[in-house]
This record gives sequence, structure tokens and C-alpha cells, in this order.
Amino acid sequence: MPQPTPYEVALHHVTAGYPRRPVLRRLTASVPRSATTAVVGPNGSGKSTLLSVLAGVHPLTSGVLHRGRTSRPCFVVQRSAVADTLPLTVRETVTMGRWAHRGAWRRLTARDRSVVDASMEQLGILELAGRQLGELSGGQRQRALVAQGLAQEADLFLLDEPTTGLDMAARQSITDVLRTAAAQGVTVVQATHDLDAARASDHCLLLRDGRLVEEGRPDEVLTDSALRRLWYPAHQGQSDAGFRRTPSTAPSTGGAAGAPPAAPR
Ligand SMILES: Nc1ncnc2c1ncn2[C@@H]1O[C@H](COP(=O)(O)OP(=O)(O)OP(=O)(O)O)[C@@H](O)[C@H]1O
Repeated sequence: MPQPTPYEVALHHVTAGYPRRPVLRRLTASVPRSATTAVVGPNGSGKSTLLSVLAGVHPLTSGVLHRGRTSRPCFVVQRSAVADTLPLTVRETVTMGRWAHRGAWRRLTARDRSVVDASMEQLGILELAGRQLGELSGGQRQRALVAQGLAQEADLFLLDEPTTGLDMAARQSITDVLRTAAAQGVTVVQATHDLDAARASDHCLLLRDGRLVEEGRPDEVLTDSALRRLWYPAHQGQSDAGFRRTPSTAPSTGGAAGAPPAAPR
């Protein structure tokens, strides 16, 4: 008999939100271990809130969160949440990822240095090591943040829109890094508007208004009709014939990632 996939985190009827603003509503879902999961949904559907819940930094109003093992989470926030003016080089930024292991004020070990170098190399930013974070392009800065996350060597790697706004090569490079991490045993969860990145994941959670609409393999759940239900619930019941594919659902063209599917006509 096939064994069920071990989960990293399972949520049962989880409700969570902000004062006077419930966001996640009785959410039941699971995140498979050592695999990549994409959380997909319109703006405001609760993706970032769900990541914070999975990271253990956002309290539940009700429900239960089961952890399959004692995992160390790491959360890479949206690039826009990082100040442009931080006086840090790329190397210093990535080195901060080692604080989880050594504390902020201890000397770097040879292993710390080698993990930092390897993380920058994986993201293709070794040659940017001495540059200030604030002088980098958006895509370069995003790679530095992902490298910082990688340097933490966490078991549960949570990323908020890591590929949004990046060109095709940068998106592919981040997708490859996340797949490699999962193959090495890391559980990866990314909130994303990039349907190519979602299709490259092992598992998908589709959210709307803080509720789970679908959960499963991308080829099973990222169907045209499910995506239309996500973004255009008012059009439910119309046939798929009216659903136009956009560049975000076709092979990526770099600039169009993040656009929702076009409305049915
Ligand atoms: N700190 C906060 N205080 C109050 N409400 C918040 C706070 N952060 C988010 N919200 C609200 O919670 C809801 C869900 O937000 P969340 O950021 O989780 O959605 P999201 O799916 O990640 O959106 P996006 O795709 O725009 O990043 C939104 O209505 C948002 O306005």
C-alpha cells in the first residue's frame, strides 16, 4: 500500500488574522516534507499571512497546526519589505543568514564562510559580494535575499514572492535553487503570482479570501477553470472556451509574471 507523503506542517481548521480582520478562515491543508509547495491566490487572499503562520510568527485565532518534525524555519520576505538604504554589502547580507547558527556577535567559522560563498555562488551573485545592497537591481537584490535564506540552512524555507518582477533567467535560477534545496531534504513553500514557478512545484495550495480552494499537484489543480474561479469567482459556471491564456500562463516572457489570468469574455 502506498505510504502517505510525510508532511512538514499540517493545518486543521486554522483561523488567523489581524485585530478586527480575520484573514485565514478554517483552513485545512498540508505542506509535504522535502518538496516544493506554491501558495497561489489573488492579492489579499492571505498568502503572506499563511507563510507567517507556517513560520510560527503569527498566532492562530483557532485551529491546530501540526509539525511533522521539529523544523527550523527561515522566512525570506518580499523584496519591497527591505529598505533600499540598508548600508550592507551583499556578502554582509548573506552572512546575516548565519546568525541563526552562531549568534550575531560571534566570529565567523570557516564553515560559515564556506556556506556563505556557496549560497552566493548558487544564486550567481559571487561577483556582487562587495556591492551595497541598495545599489543593486531588483533582481540582484532578490537573489541576495534568497542566498541569505539559503545560508541559514533551515529545514523549512518560506519565501514571499521570490520571483515576482524578475526576468526569465532570474526566475528560472531561483526555481532551480529551490528544487535543489528540496532534493536535499528542505521543505520549500513560496507564495507566488508566477504561474510558471507554481507549475514547477510539487504541490500547490490555491487560496481565495483566506479559504483553501484547491490543494494538490500543479497539473491537477492549476487548471484554467480553477484559476478562473480564483480570480473571477463571479464568472463561475461559464465554459473554459472563454478563458484566454495570458503570458503568465504561457511560457514566461519575463515581464508578465504576476498578471492574473485574463477575464472570460
Ligand atoms: N499588519 C496587518 N494589519 C492588518 N491587516 C493586514 C495586515 N497585513 C495584511 N493585512 C490584511 O490581511 C489580508 C491578507 O493579506 P496578505 O498579505 O496575507 O495577502 P496576500 O495574499 O499575501 O496578498 P498579496 O498578493 O497582495 O501579497 C489583506 O486584506 C491585508 O490587507
